[in-house]
Amino acid sequence: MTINIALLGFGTVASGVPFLLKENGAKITAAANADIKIAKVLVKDEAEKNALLAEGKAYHFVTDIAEILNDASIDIVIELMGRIEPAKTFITKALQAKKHVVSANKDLLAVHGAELLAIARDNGVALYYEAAVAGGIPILRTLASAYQADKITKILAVANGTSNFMMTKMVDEGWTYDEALAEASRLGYAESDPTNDVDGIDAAYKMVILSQFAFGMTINFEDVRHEGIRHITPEDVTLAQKLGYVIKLVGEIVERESGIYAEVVPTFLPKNHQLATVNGVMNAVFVESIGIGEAMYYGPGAGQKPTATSVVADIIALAHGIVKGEKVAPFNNFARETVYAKKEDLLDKYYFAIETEDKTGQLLKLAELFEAENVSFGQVFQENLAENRASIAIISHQMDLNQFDSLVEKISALPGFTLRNTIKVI
Ligand SMILES: NC(=O)C1=CN([C@@H]2O[C@H](COP(=O)(O)OP(=O)(O)OC[C@H]3O[C@@H](n4cnc5c(N)ncnc54)[C@H](OP(=O)(O)O)[C@@H]3O)[C@@H](O)[C@H]2O)C=CC1
Ligand SMILES: N[C@@H](CC=O)C(=O)O
Ligand code: NA
Repeated sequence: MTINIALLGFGTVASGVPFLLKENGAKITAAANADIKIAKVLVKDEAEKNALLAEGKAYHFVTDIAEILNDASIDIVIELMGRIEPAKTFITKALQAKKHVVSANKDLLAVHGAELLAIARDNGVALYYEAAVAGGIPILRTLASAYQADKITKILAVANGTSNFMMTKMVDEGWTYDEALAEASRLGYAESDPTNDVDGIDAAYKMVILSQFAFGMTINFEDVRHEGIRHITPEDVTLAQKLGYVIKLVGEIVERESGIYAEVVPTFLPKNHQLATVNGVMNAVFVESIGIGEAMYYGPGAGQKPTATSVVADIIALAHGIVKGEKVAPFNNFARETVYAKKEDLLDKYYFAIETEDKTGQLLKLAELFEAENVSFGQVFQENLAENRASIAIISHQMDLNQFDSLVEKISALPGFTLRNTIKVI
């Protein structure tokens, strides 16, 4: 039997699909119990089609989605264009045409996933998206199947390859921000608009999807507190190193008694924490659960071949069901009512980087603010800067999110003090 697939878009990830089908064809055919054939490829316009044909890419390129939607021989549509529109419309129409869909589009799935999954269900087809979270790491399938008997209590994740690659190059090799971003784009890691990568938005989308698979709860994207890597300074990095930490952009999802909470923020990780060794384009998802305990899933978070491998794994899983003539199972069955945690249940330590005049009593003023919030200092460092200025770094003991927000507000409003940065400490 032959399963016909159509690719929507032929960029970095999509062009990795033919590579795997060719290089690993026999194994893929055996696994799918069918030959997988790329029947059509949607490109943007005639110019792109002609350029690809001139490069020797011998596919049936089309520029009108109707040629795919109306083609009854196509079983699976693979959306690899990115962004919300027209991807959302194309996926909707493909599902309504009773075609299964594979996508790597976390932006779309995080914001409109529930709607698309309902359309899939109503049309008796499935929507799979392993590549949408942590590129090449088979994490969604693992959470959906291997954790069925377990209860996950916390996830920590380095979930954006681009920003982790950039931080690694800047910290370890002294690259500039612009050099590191340009290389991440050249290597095919960054989104077409890399704002999402560097501002923590891409990782926040991934937290929304992870929360559905790990906790059965759909957190609204707007409820994922997120911050990127732009505000991390060389001083923060140096201080982290002196104190035995490394800084990474870390996503966290926790379930407390009151409910669930997710955020993506720059984080001080102790050097001996497993996530501290996740460098370059590597991602890792560190899972804490009542059964397995601690487990970490590590691998490339972006890049053509790793991501295409996850896409093809989804195609194989769908093909299996199609060949058997069975209804294909949904990607994830775990769903509960979403209940958000209370801020007072969210306890963390924080690093506060503050600048002020180097004179008697300044530290006392900060100590009074902390005391008023009932938060104690863990470690305090002061360095004298030029022009009689001082840089003060405080690592606090645990405080809840209300106390943290209140301290940020109060320090920012303290005359003569500048709150330069705050970073979560694990
Ligand atoms: N790159 C990676 O490592 C990873 C990517 N992903 C996701 O995979 C998806 C694809 O990413 P990637 O391959 O890197 O992106 P690319 O930008 O390399 O590829 C997308 C391609 O789709 C084309 N395209 C856009 N709109 C249309 C349209 N209407 N019709 C036909 N073609 C269109 C684009 O053309 P043009 O450039 O002219 O706009 C481009 O060639 C995204 O959702 C991304 O977030 C997920 C995990 C990892
Ligand atoms: N731009 C993303 C690609 C994978 O999701 C990243 O860098 O992680
Ligand atoms: Na994945």
